[in-house]
Amino acid sequence: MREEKIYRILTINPGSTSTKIGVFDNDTCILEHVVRHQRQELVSCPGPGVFSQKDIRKQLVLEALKENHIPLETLDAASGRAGRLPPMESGTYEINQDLMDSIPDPLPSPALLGMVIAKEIADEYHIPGFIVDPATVDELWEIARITGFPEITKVIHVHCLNQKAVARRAAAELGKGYEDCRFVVAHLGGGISIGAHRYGRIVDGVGGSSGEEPFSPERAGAVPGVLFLDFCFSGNYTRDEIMDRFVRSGGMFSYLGTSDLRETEAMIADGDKKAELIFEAMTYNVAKAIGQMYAVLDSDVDAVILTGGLTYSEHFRDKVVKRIRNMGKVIVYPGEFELAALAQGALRVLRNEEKPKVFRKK
Ligand SMILES: Nc1ncnc2c1ncn2[C@@H]1O[C@H](COP(=O)(O)OP(=O)(O)O)[C@@H](O)[C@H]1O
Ligand SMILES: CCCC(=O)OP(=O)(O)O
Repeated sequence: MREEKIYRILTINPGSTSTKIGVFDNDTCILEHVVRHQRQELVSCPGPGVFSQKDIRKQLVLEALKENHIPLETLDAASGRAGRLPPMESGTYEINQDLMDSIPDPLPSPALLGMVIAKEIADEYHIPGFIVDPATVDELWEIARITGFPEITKVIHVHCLNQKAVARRAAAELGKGYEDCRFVVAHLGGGISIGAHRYGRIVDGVGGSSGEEPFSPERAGAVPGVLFLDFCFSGNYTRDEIMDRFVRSGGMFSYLGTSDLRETEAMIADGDKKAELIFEAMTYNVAKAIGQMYAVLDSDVDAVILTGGLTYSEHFRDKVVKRIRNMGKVIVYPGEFELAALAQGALRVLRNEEKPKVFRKK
């Protein structure tokens, strides 16, 4: 019998409040390491944008490998999360120069640093670097692109990697294929996104600091447009300052001074009424956005799936579930499955089960 080749894959997932690092031998996770950042540590990196957080986060990746006695020379590939790129198809992409040249400047949110760190390590150790299902996987149907402002066409920006990973998992648990299911998926983390998954495609969605989504632990999300116009033109704020509210200093943080839901829960336990209101408002807005995507799917879904770090909180998920309970089955997967999904996407390519997609800049 021929022995199965073991591929060792490094996975890197920079989130808004955390850096998550994984190492997989084929499907088996041999290291999972989560760093929850002190907000001050990240905010002190020079802006505008978050590109300057790259070195801190890369150092954490290298230290995690060293502390766990995993030599970089043993890696067969590096797979990093990708955020705000141009629209593209779902799949695994080998990181090429066209992808690197598409990094926005300033870089608004940290997800893309996964790609950058993976590329640097891949180049140094002469191994392939991959991204899988970036946040801008575009499967929107035409009707979703129309905004009412002909000059502004909607683009998608959701936690596609985790949303598709949990949707596939839920489909398997329901004994069906992802391509046969209709799901609303709510990724509820430091950033929030809600997607309408229709037979294997995310046909509509709000999220990921696009300014359409419910406010999150540190992102402003949807604000009334006309009132916002006055805010923008007040002369009191620069564009970068306003953008910052959408990506790292808005939402729950701007009301309570913390983006850590556990701290908010502690404030509520101490009788803080403002914290209670903001917590309630966050769950209310999440439920409202789930309702939008439920309507997108003709009020006919196999399940509503809740996932992300916020769903570790029983109090948080109970409040959301209470409002959506008549929509049918609700499945909760606390945390996220991004590291495993990054590894599996790379593994399919390394095993020649799938050809890597090639991104070309237009
Ligand atoms: N056990 C927990 N209970 C309550 N909230 C939690 C728990 N673990 C994480 N969180 C909250 O989840 C949010 C981060 O979610 P996560 O999905 O890790 O986001 P990101 O990847 O953007 O950093 C933070 O507000 C954090 O406080
Ligand atoms: C929507 C995906 C990009 C993003 O904003 O991710 P985080 O919320 O993890 O920062």
